[in-house]
Amino acid sequence: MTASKRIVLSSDHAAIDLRRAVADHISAQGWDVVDIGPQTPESTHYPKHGRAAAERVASGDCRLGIILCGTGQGIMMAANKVVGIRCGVCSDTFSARMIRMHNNANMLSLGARVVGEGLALDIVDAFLSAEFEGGRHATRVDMIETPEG
Ligand SMILES: O=C(CO)[C@H](O)[C@H](O)COP(=O)(O)O
Repeated sequence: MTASKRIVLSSDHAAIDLRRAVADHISAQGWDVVDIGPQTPESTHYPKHGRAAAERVASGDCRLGIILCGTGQGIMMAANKVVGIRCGVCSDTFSARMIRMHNNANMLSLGARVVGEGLALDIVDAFLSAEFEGGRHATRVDMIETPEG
């Protein structure tokens, strides 16, 4: 399996079912899914799960990541604290395409209490099938990574 199809998934307790649906969906498309849990439904703390997934991406172990919590917001905030991570919450397919095409996002966040499974899987497909356009967008993404530049 090539590293380019390796993707990490993580969530908190609010999104375990949707995370598993995403895992099944993208596994069937040939993605090498690294599902780092949690596997049991006890209440847990989204920052540690967001950070753990982000570290897999930042280290290069996984090319992309999908993280989920109730709203997608808290786990996204935690992931974006890791250097090199660009993660956006999406509740629509247009935004999911654009965070790849313009922002070179390497992680997608979903809110399991916001979007239903059908829409969530469409959002995932939009994210995974889009490519970064580079050009003027690369200049701007570089400015995110080095704000003083
Ligand atoms: O969306 C979230 C963070 O942004 C969490 O999933 C949510 O806050 C968890 O809430 P609860 O502990 O009441 O299940």
